[in-house]
Amino acid sequence: MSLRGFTRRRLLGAAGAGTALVGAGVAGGYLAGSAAEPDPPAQAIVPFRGVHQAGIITPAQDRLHFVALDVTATGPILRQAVVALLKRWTTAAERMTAGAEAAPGGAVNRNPAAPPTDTGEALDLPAASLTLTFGVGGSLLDKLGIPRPAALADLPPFQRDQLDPALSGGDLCIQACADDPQVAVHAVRNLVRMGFGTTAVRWSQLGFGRTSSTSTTQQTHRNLFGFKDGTNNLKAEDTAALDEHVWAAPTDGAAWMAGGTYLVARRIRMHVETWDRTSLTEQESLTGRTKGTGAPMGATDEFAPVDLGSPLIADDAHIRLASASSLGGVRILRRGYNFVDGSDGAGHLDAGLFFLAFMRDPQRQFVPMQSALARHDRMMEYIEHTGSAVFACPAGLGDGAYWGQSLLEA
Ligand SMILES: C=CC1=C(C)c2cc3[nH]c(cc4nc(cc5[nH]c(cc1n2)c(C)c5CCC(=O)O)C(CCC(=O)O)=C4C)c(C)c3C=C
Ligand SMILES: [Fe+2]
Repeated sequence: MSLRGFTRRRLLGAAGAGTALVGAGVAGGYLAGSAAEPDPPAQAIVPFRGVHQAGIITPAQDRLHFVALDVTATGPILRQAVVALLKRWTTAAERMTAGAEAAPGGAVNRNPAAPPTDTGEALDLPAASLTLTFGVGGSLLDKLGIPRPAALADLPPFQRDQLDPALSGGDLCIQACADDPQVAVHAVRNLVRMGFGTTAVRWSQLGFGRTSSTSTTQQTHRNLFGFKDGTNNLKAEDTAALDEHVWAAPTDGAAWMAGGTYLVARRIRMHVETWDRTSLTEQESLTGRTKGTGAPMGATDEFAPVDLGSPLIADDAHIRLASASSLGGVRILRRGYNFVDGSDGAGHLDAGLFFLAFMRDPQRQFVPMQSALARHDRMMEYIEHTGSAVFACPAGLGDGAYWGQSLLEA
């Protein structure tokens, strides 16, 4: 069976081809059938090309593998090497998101005397809603001698930051999201492999249990503090709000970013052992929402409007400080994941939230929000920001275009 000319890794089941969601209505995402959305079928395919990159307003999948890379090529061949790699990556990414192997021939059907062109661990697995989202760090623009858009300036230091340079920054990033962890890991591994000689992995992060819903068709999942996370998020269906807060406009200053967005990634360690010794009253008070239903304090319904006039929502509650009304109308699209990276050798889990958020201008949106949280949020007693990066994610690709083309052929 073929899709856009690719041989699929696995034949679809009886419902397969009919549920392949190519070309569905939500740009960069699949169209859910009803309000009470069942889990997406494992075979679901999210279109790779579109107005916006997939993996931003696509209904958040369950698993993440995120990688930040540095470009190791230097000198006069730098630009040419980057263009060549981005073309190869685009071809492979489009194939893998359609459920095909990274390259023709793949794991077993090529010259047995040569290394296979696909690493093989996703053989037999369906596409699982895989999306691959690509971003460029300000450091790469510096290396290429291209001026950074103001929105891509480095973030300022925030109070209580404990950033590890080995978990921060990067010239390029790839966000792989899927409903099967092995599909996401396979995609990143194959792209990393193709980059040998031009790029090297700087840091990477696995995530599970999406902590944000990005569509009204999705239920809200819970973070590792046990609270529903993503209730008051921007949603794919609110296109006017996305235009205002997420998508860069041609008039924003960098023509090559029109229709794109900026990604802020923060690795946030959560001190779950301390949290687990904290009373429910305190947990709810500092969040500003109840733990059971996720309703704002004083309400019973998760989606009840937040009454910031209510004394039940403390001055230092997380949702008050992060709210649009406290920040002059600023909003962001959150798309983060839980993580547990083993333990720290001192009897504590190295667990937390890999915070990912898309926005039109991090300087105008993330900076004031994080400044307020870092200074006043009572939740800061339980968390620590250990990694940080910002990437420019250009618009989606038309037929034949490659990742980064709007930047490199401007
Ligand atoms: C700078 C932006 C934000 C960081 C960093 C952040 C970290 C963080 N958040 C939670 C848990 C919850 N956050 C919730 C809401 C919420 N958080 C942010 C921003 C950041 N959070 C915003 C903009 C909002 C929405 C505010 C509003 O207008 O209501 C919630 C409530 C549920 C929800 O609406 O999503 C929880 C719970 C953790 C644990 C965390 C760091 C580890
Ligand atoms: Fe939050």
